[in-house]
Parts: sequence; C-alpha cells; structure tokens
Amino acid sequence: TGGEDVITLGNSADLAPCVCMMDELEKHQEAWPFLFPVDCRRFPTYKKIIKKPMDFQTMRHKLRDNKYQSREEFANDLRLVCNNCETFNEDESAVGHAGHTIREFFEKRWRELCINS
Ligand SMILES: Cn1cc(C(=O)NCCN2CCCC2)ccc1=O
Repeated sequence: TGGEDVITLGNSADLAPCVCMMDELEKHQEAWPFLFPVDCRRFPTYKKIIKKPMDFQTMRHKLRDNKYQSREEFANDLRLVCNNCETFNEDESAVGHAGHTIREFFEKRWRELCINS
C-alpha cells in the first residue's frame, strides 16, 4: 500500500544547485569563450580534435529540458567544457586562461552550493 515500495535514488537529487551555478557561470567575466558552441567555421579543426564539444548554452538547454539525471552529470559537463578548453588552447592564451579561471571558480563555488543544500 504506497510507501513501502518507493526507493529514493540519491542520484536524482534536487538540481537547484545546478540552476544557481548556471546563473553565476553565464554572468562570470571570463565566461565569454564558453557562452555558445565553438564556431567550427572560425576553428575548422575543432570538431576533429574535440570529440565531445560542450558550452554553457547547451548546458542551460539540457537543464531546461530535464536532461540531467543528477548534479554530478551537470558538474561533469562543466568539467568537459574546461577539459576541451585545455586540449585546444595554450594555457597562456586568453581563452586558455579563461578556462582555468572558470574551472577554479566552479570547483570552489560548487562545494559551497552542494554542502549547504
Ligand atoms: C572555448 N573556445 C572558444 C574560442 C573562441 O574564440 N570563442 C569565440 C569567442 N568570441 C567572443 C565574442 C564572439 C565569439 C576558441 C577556442 C575555444 O576552445
């Protein structure tokens, strides 16, 4: 009768920290290289080198369309953005430096959002 057959899956946790983080990422001063998919007309080698492109607009759409099963899936897409950036850009380049800055911002703020939720 009802409750006894309901299991709670930790992974389908509340995605509120993701929405809050998405807002902060899109506003970040160093977000400019990541707001939209890399333009493969301007960077023709990108699709060949980067097997799984990811960007903030795509992440926002996945959140909107309930494509994330867990907070960790969301976090892993952000880490994919930064890993792709390190693969394609020199650390000292403007884009490369932005990628490191966004990763450092994310990991610190993500801990705060998830521990206090
Ligand atoms: C993630 N990433 C981004 C770029 C990039 O230059 N993005 C365009 C940024 N522009 C700013 C105003 C219009 C577009 C290059 C390599 C790369 O890995």
